[in-house]
Amino acid sequence: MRFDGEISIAKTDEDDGDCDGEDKESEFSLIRTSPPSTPTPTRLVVGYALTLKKRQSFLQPKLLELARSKGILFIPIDVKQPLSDQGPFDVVLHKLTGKEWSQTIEDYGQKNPDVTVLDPPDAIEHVNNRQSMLADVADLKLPECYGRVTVPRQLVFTTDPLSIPEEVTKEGLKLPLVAKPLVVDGSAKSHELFLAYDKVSLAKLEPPLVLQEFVNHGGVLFKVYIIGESIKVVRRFSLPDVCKRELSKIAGVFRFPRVSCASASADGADLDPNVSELPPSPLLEMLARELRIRLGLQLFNIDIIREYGTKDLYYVIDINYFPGYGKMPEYEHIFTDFLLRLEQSKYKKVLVA
Ligand SMILES: Nc1ncnc2c1ncn2[C@@H]1O[C@H](COP(=O)(O)OP(=O)(O)OP(=O)(O)O)[C@@H](O)[C@H]1O
Ligand SMILES: O=P(O)(O)O[C@H]1[C@H](OP(=O)(O)O)[C@@H](OP(=O)(O)O)[C@@H](O)[C@@H](O)[C@@H]1OP(=O)(O)O
Ligand SMILES: [Mg+2]
Ligand SMILES: [Mg+2]
Repeated sequence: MRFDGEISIAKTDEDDGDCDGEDKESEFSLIRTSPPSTPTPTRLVVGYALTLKKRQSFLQPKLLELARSKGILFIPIDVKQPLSDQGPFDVVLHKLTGKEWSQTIEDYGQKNPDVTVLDPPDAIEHVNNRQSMLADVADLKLPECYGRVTVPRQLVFTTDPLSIPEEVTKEGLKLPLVAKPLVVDGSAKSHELFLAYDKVSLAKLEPPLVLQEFVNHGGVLFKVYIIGESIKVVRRFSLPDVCKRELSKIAGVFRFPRVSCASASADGADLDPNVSELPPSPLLEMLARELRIRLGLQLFNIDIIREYGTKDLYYVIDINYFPGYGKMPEYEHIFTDFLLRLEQSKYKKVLVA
């Protein structure tokens, strides 16, 4: 794609820089944990099928050790062998791409209704498409006592890029626009985003993509991590606001880096309180609960921004399946508690039946 340059954002020392979505086998290192003095009986066996990048970021020693002390065992799934020959598992945790894997996990779930599959492949596919991912948010009718939650206006383009400028004019989409690949497939390319300042330059973009109105929000984004019924919100740095003057002076489409992905959070930064104030907890709880049910997912996060100059107008701009929990404070406790609750609810079901 021809584009007009890159928007660079200063990197801090704390950035882990590992947001490129690519596996690096050479960097693989064994995760070693020390054996506990008295072995805890196994209560739950969790089979996992994860990319190397995900294994490294998620299966940290602090998670594995805590899990083992609670009787939870993590076992790798060999994707080259039939799933039914492995285990038995109580839970299957997975984040791999491809139709073949989706089919495998779908079949396995149907044949093994007692195994909790986190999460169902069709629900994952739904949020991996940037059009369908926000449709459920747009349909929500949440009470507005704690603020309003909506999504930015967006259009989808699947074919002819030359028709984009005219279509954008016809639909009255306002500049600047964020161009995002339509499908998120875990690749670095699916996270390659552009900011477009003028309509003519939009013809340079490569469909399939969504064009989303950019919402000024003071450069801070709220990442809401969801693990079953638990939620945790962190502040992250985001793209700076675009003022009218800048918009009138600049033309072109500019690629920008994964600005909100770095583990360096904006939590400790000296920020304008109007910008940094977290959204009210009851609002986030309501939103997370509704989306968990509608999306049929237990493991995801939501990126929310608050429109600059408003007190309570929120936009959901992104939803991610099984995000980088390794960057979430206390994730090892929240995740292991979640797994044990799954086991308890299964046990209760058996008692009732
Ligand atoms: N509509 C918007 N208005 C303002 N800023 C936006 C908008 N959409 C995206 N951004 C900015 O671009 C960043 C990346 O966008 P988005 O989260 O949609 O991409 P992604 O590739 O799915 O990222 P992630 O790493 O969270 O999966 C956001 O964190 C935010 O800083
Ligand atoms: O690896 P990280 O810790 O950066 O986690 C990122 C995760 O990558 P991984 O699944 O390969 O781990 C991404 O998944 P894909 O869309 O690329 O599939 C996506 O969910 C990001 O939103 C996560 O960043 P976060 O939202 O938590 O900041
Ligand atoms: Mg995002
Ligand atoms: Mg995303």
